[in-house]
Amino acid sequence: MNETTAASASASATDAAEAGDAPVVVGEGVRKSYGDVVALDGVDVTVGEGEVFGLIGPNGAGKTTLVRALTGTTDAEGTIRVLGSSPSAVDPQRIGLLPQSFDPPERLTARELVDYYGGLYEDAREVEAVLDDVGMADDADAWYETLSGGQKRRTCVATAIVNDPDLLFLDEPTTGIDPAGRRSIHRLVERLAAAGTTVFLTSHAMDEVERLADRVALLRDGGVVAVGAPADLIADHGGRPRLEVEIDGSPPDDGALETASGALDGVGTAATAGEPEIGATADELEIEATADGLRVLGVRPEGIGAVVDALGEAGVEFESLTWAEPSLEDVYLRLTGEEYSPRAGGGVPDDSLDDGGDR
Ligand SMILES: Nc1ncnc2c1ncn2[C@@H]1O[C@H](COP(=O)(O)OP(=O)(O)OP(=O)(O)O)[C@@H](O)[C@H]1O
Repeated sequence: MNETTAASASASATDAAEAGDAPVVVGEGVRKSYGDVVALDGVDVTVGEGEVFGLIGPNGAGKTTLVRALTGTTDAEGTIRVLGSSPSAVDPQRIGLLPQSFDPPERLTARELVDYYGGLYEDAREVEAVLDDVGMADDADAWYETLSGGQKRRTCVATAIVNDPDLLFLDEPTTGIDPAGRRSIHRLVERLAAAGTTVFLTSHAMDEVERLADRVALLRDGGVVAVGAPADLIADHGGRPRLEVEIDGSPPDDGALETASGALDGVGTAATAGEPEIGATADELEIEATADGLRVLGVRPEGIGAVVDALGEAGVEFESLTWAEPSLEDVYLRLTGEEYSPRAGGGVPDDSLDDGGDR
């Protein structure tokens, strides 16, 4: 069985052991239902010391419920150990939690809020240093209610790290934060991880998780469907590098597709020769129709010229070319079933699917 593949995949203790870390978080058979809704259906998860562990999955997959179960903010069946204790017994000083929904008092300034939450711990960091960490030093005197959405989220992140936790849960930390703010949060996570903090991160931003996480678990319908290092997940589930060929904003008919396909017959080896790139294991080019042109799968960067020449010789006139290598987003789309898939026989894909899965 492939390590990152299986319906029964779990973020196992073995994975953590392979990463060389002692488990800081262990969940075994974690189950949680809300009435008839099964939010967690027997989740196994293990996070090693110092790891940045990413949790991804569609809306309603159970991510927040798992964070809540692991932090003891909701009850759940199964075995949960956090820093060697049950969640309710763990020293609060050692844990930081940024919940997905967090509504601190509105009529306190960012500085007062960080100071207030720091006061809940025996030992807290300097308020100014924490504000600086999240990029709020210049806006620290504004009431929380007057801050922008992104500034509010940064202030909330500050309250989660004010106790200098050994284990930090961040449930969608960058939601609503602008690109510069996101980068500052990314750098903060990287600094914390470099200093030995274990980080459990949920996010819908696949680039963020791919960049930050040592390992990633994909949750779907309350169960872990894949777990592994981002690069391993991408190699196993990300698909092949591809060249998107936009043809005058319209899909090709079957005849044009056949012509283009025939033109590529002779360039397969040239375009795909060399060491396999991530996700490019097959040595044949494949072609499929998209809503506005063609997609050629299996193209490595050094093969782009040969493919373009062949399409040109076959009379395919294109508006633009975009080359992309597989990413964690492709893994997500494939394993959640949200991936674009062409009709059998290379027909034109459904627009909505293409929008969701195309890149
Ligand atoms: N307090 C609650 N009462 C009833 N049902 C709930 C409650 N909290 C979560 N659920 C349900 O449990 C399931 C999992 O929800 P959860 O919030 O854990 O998903 P999620 O993966 O975090 O989603 P999102 O990406 O939208 O934040 C959903 O079907 C949700 O409707």
